Amino acid sequence: MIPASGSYRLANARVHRSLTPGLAATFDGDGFALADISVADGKIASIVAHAESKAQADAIDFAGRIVLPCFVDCHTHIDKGHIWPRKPNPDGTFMGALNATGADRAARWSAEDVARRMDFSLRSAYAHGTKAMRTHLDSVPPQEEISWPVFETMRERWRGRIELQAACLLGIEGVRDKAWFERLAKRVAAAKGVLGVVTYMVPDLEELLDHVFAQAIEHGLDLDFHADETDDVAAISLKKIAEASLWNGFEGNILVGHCCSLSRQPDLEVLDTLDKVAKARLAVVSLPMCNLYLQDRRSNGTTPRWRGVTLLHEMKARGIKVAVASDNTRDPFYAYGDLDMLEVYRMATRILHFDHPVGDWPRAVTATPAEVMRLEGAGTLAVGGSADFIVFKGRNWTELLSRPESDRIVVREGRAIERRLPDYAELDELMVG
Ligand SMILES: Nc1ccnc(=O)[nH]1
Repeated sequence: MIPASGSYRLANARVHRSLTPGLAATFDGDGFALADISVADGKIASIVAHAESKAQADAIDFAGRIVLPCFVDCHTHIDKGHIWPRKPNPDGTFMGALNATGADRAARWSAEDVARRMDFSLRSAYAHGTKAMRTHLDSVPPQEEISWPVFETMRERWRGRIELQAACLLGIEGVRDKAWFERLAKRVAAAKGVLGVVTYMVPDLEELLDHVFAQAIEHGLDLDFHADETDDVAAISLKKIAEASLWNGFEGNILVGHCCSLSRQPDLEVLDTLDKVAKARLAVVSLPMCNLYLQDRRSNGTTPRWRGVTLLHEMKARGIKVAVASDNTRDPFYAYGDLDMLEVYRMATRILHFDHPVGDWPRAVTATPAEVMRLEGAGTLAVGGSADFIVFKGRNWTELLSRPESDRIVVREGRAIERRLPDYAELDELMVG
């Protein structure tokens, strides 16, 4: 369907208002309009409202199929991915995940093991249509010395296919060892990475956050937190991060993941936190699939009654940047997943009600995470931008979000890529013993 030349005209593509800045068209109530797109030398040369009369005989007719820009996945853990067969979560709880992962990491995460699983994950994500990804890297000693060089190699190997970023991951208590944390921040800076920690309520949280911000400022790093991944209403580290950002005058980008406890807290507390999050210009990413799996799980055979996600609608209404992302894949934190951002969006639509109206929610898997990751122009379809897009069978939201769209066409720099998912059997030898 897509010519190999990289230069052609497409007619009748269904594009979304939230992802086509500058397109003058009459959009319908779902935010869609039909457009004609010309691609030249791998770039979008023009994108205009579809006009029957002007449709050229040589144009490829998309017949109203939806075309979205390639996805941006801003919160993953591809250093952990796919260890499930050798290290399952015994009871599906957060503590079960932490303990199982810790044991597997200590025993098995050699550079080769991490590299092969990362490559598997990247091939899956690429085949599904992702063009940029941020992964966290477990960075408790001695893993940081193993995983960061692997990341640097992978980033080079994947350049041009997936723009890969990494953030270090450690519990906030790890920051108490100031000398070690400063060395880590230096290592992260050397790799052009992002400084990340997991926050929860420890007595010295404010002091530790100040040290995290000081290191980020000293090394010119953006920040990426895991915060309050719990149903405990007393978990208010999201608010503490916003306060720390304001009083430290931080000017970089901050992305905060999870924030589960917020949706369990009383309204007044929530309002105060959201005001501070907006003022501090934090961006928030929800991980709907992993949160659904881990949160509200009780080991005594009861039924979960809570979805686990945070207050994305209330945040977006305040102008806070919000995204959804994949999080874990086939590891003790989440038994499933394949880094398919269409699946994430489909699940988010159900779990978080990204509908009635759809509004600009499609930005949550494209343009917004691209902004947070400083990837200019990614996640939109615009003149002059790279022709990186996905052609679906679906012609409206109900068609798009009802089937897996396994037969989607992924176009990169104007050319359809070969969409081959790696075979699980490739990892079998890493799973024995
Ligand atoms: N949800 C998660 C929290 C911490 N680490 C992970 O890998 N995943």
